[in-house]
Amino acid sequence: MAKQALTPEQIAQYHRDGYFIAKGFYDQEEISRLYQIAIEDAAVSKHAINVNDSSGKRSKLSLWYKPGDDVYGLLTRGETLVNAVDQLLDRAEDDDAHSVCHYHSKLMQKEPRVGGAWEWHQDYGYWYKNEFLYPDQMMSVMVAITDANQENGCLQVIKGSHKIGRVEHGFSGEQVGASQRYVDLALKTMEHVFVELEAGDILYFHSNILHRSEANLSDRPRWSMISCYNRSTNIGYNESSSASASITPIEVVPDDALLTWKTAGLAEENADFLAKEADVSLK
Ligand SMILES: O=C(O)CCC(=O)C(=O)O
Ligand SMILES: [Fe+2]
Repeated sequence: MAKQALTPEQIAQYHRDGYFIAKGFYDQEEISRLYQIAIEDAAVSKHAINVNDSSGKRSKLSLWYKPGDDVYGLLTRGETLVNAVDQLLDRAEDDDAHSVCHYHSKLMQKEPRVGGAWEWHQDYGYWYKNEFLYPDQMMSVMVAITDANQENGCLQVIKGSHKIGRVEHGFSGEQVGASQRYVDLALKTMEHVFVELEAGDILYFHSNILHRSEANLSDRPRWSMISCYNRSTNIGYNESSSASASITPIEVVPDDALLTWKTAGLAEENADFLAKEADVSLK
């Protein structure tokens, strides 16, 4: 079935709440193709980085900058998705071009009983350190590869918290988290929402929304992919590895490329992975 473009209500919801869910954006066939390739992807497992939470549980994530003709790249570059992002991101006054770029994507692997928690943070809390100046020109899209619910550590958000603007971030164990004081203040008036997703659903979220997740205490994996987008007008002055990718407009592919093009996992030489020794918490 053809993918649905955004409705005016969804756009309004994004600006009001800082996020919204598009149910069933990918069908069963698309998600199984993605999952199958992901679990067998040697480059993904080779470049997986362990991220410990404060209780010693660990999640694995693989992060890369260049979206290619691999299965993830075909998804990230899909026409309906990129058009949706284009409608959501703020646009500079003199930007009249196709300016949606891919900053990076990550495959989050929260294994049963092992996968750890993430502290409250804003993604822009990190990206600010990379010296991107415009948070409204940055956002993320989370694709549920497996169901994500309270049992297996789904994402949680503070609804509307993107309107606070950037909050100070500091180290909290091995992770970088938002100031607890501001999280507590936000929670006085804003709703704490558990974003439960079924495989194939996607979550669009603003770079300044406060979010976290719990450990996966269940016996089911929680796998998701998060693609982060930027505009070519928003330069990360302190961003070296992705300097070109994050300001190079995406080469869009038709939606059906995900199923009809010959594809595979990530190509070691093209993807430009975040190195294990680099500080993942700053990404
Ligand atoms: O997958 C999660 O639970 C959260 C990950 C996240 O927010 C991030 O990597 O920035
Ligand atoms: Fe995040």
